[in-house]
Amino acid sequence: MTQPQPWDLLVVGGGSAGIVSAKTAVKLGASVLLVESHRTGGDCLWTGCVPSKSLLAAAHHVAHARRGAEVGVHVGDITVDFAAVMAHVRSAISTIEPIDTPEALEADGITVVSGRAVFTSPHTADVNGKSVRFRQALIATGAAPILPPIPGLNNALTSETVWDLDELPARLLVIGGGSIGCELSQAFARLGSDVTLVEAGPRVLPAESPAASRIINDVLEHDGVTIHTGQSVSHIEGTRAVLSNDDTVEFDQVLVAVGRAARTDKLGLDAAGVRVNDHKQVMIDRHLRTTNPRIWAAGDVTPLPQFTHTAGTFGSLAASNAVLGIRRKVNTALIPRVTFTDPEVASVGESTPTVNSRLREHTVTHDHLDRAVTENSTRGFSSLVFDRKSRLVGATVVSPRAGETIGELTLAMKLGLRSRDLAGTIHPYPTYNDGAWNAAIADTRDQLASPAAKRTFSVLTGIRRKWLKTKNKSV
Ligand SMILES: Cc1cc2nc3c(=O)[nH]c(=O)nc-3n(C[C@H](O)[C@H](O)[C@H](O)COP(=O)(O)OP(=O)(O)OC[C@H]3O[C@@H](n4cnc5c(N)ncnc54)[C@H](O)[C@@H]3O)c2cc1C
Ligand SMILES: NC(=O)c1ccc[n+]([C@@H]2O[C@H](COP(=O)([O-])OP(=O)(O)OC[C@H]3O[C@@H](n4cnc5c(N)ncnc54)[C@H](O)[C@@H]3O)[C@@H](O)[C@H]2O)c1
Repeated sequence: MTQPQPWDLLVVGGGSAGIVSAKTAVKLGASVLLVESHRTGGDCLWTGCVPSKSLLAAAHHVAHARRGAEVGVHVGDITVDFAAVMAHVRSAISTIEPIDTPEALEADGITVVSGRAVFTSPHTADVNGKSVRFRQALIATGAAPILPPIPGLNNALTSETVWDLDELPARLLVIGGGSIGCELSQAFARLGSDVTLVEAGPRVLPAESPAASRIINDVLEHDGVTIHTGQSVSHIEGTRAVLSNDDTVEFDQVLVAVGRAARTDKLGLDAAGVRVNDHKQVMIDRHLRTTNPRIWAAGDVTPLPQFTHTAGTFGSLAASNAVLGIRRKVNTALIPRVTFTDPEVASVGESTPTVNSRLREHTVTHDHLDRAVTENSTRGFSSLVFDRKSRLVGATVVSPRAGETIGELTLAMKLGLRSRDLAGTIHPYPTYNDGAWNAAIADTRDQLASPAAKRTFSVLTGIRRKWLKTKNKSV
């Protein structure tokens, strides 16, 4: 860590944002010190995306085995070996981990130090009792689960501790019906827990369109989850939760998933001249610069959407702005998101337009989407939103693997493609992507049926008719 010159970039936090930013900066020729207080890889690898998707994969196997009977395949009794499921979760983590180890990062030219970084001035930080000078720094300390102040809430599981379970809870109470609440409710219900989900908002997945929420609500109930929306837990007495409408829920374990708060405490941000907002998130401008012009921030510690792909992409953007002195801006209109329930809910940009909006929406429900019919998975839809110039400005897809479809639609938005560009692109048959393709075709047909287009076609047809008549006479 000894360095006569200040570090070109000090990266605080070795999760998705910190690792990608350090890799970008070092490739640009900067000297980079990355300080991580716990373990490199961050939440995504250890307690977030990787374990949750691995648990869901096991849970979806159970559901598919059960549903086999619908297509004539009868599977006998299904038993879940929860210890083996958790071994699969740990095995996925250890397979992915090697790319994020300190050794792998050092091999890339990054200096990695294990310890807590605390800013001591606008251009220095304390790391393990040593003062570190930096020309630029990047804050990437992530976020931690919020514990709501519910009287009697003790020993609650969170997304940080649920992975330590070695026994499947018989009765699981999940507080919060956002991405974590829905994904883990479905996973535990399918694995055999009796799950009750309490969501304070009027519907589960409140950030998604009402149609998407409705499907996920129904699917979760079909999986056996009891859902209370518009309710919160007012207090807990032992293993009994009392809801705001006085209903009671008996449970063995409670999992809290009501959002995640930025890790900005005890980071010396005042000394560094870095301001935080009312939610204690690091305030940033469109270039990801904080209120200290030599300090940048990316990932869950900022007010931007909390995803691994945003942490990585914006970490890289912030690092290149810091190291090269360029002014790349974040584009928040182009952030796709996926909730990995079965079916998946994937969306980007604008959702359902309001009545007076200048946007229009085309929705194809999957009850007649051939791939969905062949797989008996018709509960879903593809919905595209277009502006007045027919450019794609938003999409929501609910289907198996909807997350794969949303990448294409995000690229189409980024390139400013119109419905006819999408409609005119041959898509392989039969795929779930046909849903979005058919929505674009429907929009293009509507445009062709407009009075102006009809007039143009009628003129062209008339000219063609006359030309053919003349040609036939001359033959
Ligand atoms: C259950 C769950 C499922 C998720 N699923 C998905 C998903 O499917 N797709 C998706 O895109 N996102 C998902 N997310 C979100 C995703 O995990 C986060 O958005 C992402 O990990 C944020 O990365 P980060 O680098 O900002 O923070 P983190 O990964 O949290 O990294 C921050 C690091 O900083 C370290 N640190 C903190 N303070 C200090 C300090 N003072 N000094 C040094 N180091 C410090 C921490 O130890 C940590 O390693 C999920 C999250 C959860 C909880
Ligand atoms: N698939 C993914 O990409 C994925 C998966 C999991 C998590 N994440 C990220 O992690 C973040 C945090 O996830 P999360 O699910 O904890 O947060 P969230 O913000 O997505 O959802 C929290 C939910 O809890 C509800 N809520 C808040 N207080 C409540 C209370 N007292 N009682 C009952 N309900 C309450 C909210 O209305 C909201 O619906 C997400 O915003 C997302 O960015 C992403």
